[in-house]
Amino acid sequence: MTRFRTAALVGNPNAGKTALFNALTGARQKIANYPGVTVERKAGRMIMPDGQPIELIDLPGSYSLDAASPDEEVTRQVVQGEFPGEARPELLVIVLDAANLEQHLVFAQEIIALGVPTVVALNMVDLAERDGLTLDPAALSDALGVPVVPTIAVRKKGLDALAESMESASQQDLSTRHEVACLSMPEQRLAARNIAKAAILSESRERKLHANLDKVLLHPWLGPIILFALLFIVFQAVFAWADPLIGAIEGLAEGASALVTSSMGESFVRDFLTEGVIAGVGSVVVFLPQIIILFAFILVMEQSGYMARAAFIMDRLMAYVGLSGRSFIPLLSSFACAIPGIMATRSIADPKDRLTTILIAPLMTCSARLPVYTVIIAAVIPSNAVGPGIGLQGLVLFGLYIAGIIGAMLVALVLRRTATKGAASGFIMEMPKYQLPPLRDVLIGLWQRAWVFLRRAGTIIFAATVILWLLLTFPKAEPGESQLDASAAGHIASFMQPAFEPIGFQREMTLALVPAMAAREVAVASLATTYAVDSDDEAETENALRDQISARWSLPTALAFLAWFVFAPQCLSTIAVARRETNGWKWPMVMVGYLFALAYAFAGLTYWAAVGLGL
Ligand SMILES: Nc1nc2c(ncn2[C@@H]2O[C@H](COP(=O)(O)OP(=O)(O)OP(=O)(O)O)[C@@H](O)[C@H]2O)c(=O)[nH]1
Ligand SMILES: [Mg+2]
Repeated sequence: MTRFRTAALVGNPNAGKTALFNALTGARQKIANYPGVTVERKAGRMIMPDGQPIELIDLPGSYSLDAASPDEEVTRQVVQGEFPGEARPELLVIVLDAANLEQHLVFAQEIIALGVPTVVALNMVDLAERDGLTLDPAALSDALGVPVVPTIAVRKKGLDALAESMESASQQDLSTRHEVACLSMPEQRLAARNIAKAAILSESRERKLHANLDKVLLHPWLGPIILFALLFIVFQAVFAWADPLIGAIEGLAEGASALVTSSMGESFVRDFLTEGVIAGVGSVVVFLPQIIILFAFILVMEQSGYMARAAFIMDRLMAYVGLSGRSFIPLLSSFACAIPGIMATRSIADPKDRLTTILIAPLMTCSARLPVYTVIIAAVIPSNAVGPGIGLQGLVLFGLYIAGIIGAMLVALVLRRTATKGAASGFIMEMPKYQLPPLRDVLIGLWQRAWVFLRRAGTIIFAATVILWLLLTFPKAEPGESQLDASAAGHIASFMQPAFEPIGFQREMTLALVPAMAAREVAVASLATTYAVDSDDEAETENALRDQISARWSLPTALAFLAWFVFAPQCLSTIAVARRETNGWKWPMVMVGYLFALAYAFAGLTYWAAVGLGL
């Protein structure tokens, strides 16, 4: 005695509606593990327990009846009987994801309030169980006022019970329904939470802990504060923890230099080893501990499941500048290096979103900038504490990273209104589970980063330093003349100097910018080599670069150099990758142009502001 001829499956995206539809009708509609698979209505024939067929309709997933997208609009029209050429379904089957009851109950309540005979399929109970969640269908049924049947669509479990329940739904007494139509959205959410609570018999401690963690970490304003605080701690640690290790490696380098000096006679080779290899390349290698500490934090955040949450938090903030959370992971990778960052933008579907992300990726402070920042900060910023456990040096480093991020956001804002104009695309992402980061994975990740860094030191940085050392060493100075003035490099620097004089740069700084195009760290190697060649006294050669800078640079000059490196596109490989990923020279040229302009402007502003303040 089937009374119904039509029924429709409704529910949130990814609840398993289509899986259930296929199981009930024998159809083969596409199912997949992400929201938004079904985008139009599909009908099939379902045989009821009494042998009579009914028409079953599979609908696109939806979050509410206030349709936001075209597929949601289809769902709204069908359940409200407004779909052209189709009668309103006589029975609604709400499909709930048992593992995400609270979210799914919001829309379910809205459907129940329509006052149409309704049955609930409590789907994916297998996943809920795996997560340590035991549910009480009877309690849920009491709370909702409609029958609830547990199902596992993909294993065809609970289908008979569901069909029975659909058949007897004709006798449903609609007056026992709880009235929710008049509730506001926050009230509906609260009701959903209470109903979900009542239906949960037991929850494993782990699942509860994870849910509570998310409540705090994804909180609208606590979330961003925690993220910010975490990053702050990271940069404090980069300075505080690495310092002793850097000191130790520096000591080794000085020892090696002294050994070479004392064991070899004065010669070209000896100078090459002390001034080029040890002073130059060595000055970069000492920053290995900092790179490792920075990446230890990043890897732990990734492995623990926190990084996806950070992307979610950032999505809201990035929407203000016309970007989505999708850009977050590429931009985050750019903190290691802009090259993998720019390649990771391939996951961004919207071409304008993607182009914007490519153009701002070099503003994320890559690890190559860390040695430059560190050596200058250590030289000119006192290692005072500005608060309990807060060092001034770490604070300045944090500030430089933030300056890059703010710069990137402002540039994105401008780009999205001009060159890459268009609407921002939405972003929905399933959160991965929390876990203790597996030590092995973290160690492998660290080893890879360390290896990349050391390989750079041994190849590109070494090569650039050797070339520079040769240019600094020849032609040889006449007696009384300084070697820097006489050398080829000195002539190049003097030629460029007028352009950089106005922003407070000294000649050796200007000179350092040239080989630093190969890799930013070379700026450090270049300064170290220049000072080593320039000092006539051997003991001075062995001085740490930090001390040399401290003695030779004024504070405004040092700050200007830092500001330059926040923005300057000093990396040929990044430019090459941008060319490959945008298929042409136009956008890389735009990128290089605006970055150099910003670098020059900010270095100048910083210099003159510092001079004006009497620093
Ligand atoms: N373990 C388990 N997986 C399920 C169950 N039901 C569905 N799935 C899986 O959940 C995912 C989503 O299923 P779909 O049927 O595409 O979900 P949908 O509700 O139609 O999603 P939209 O079409 O996007 O609204 C697929 O990977 C299914 O294999 C279930 O009961 N248990
Ligand atoms: Mg579907």
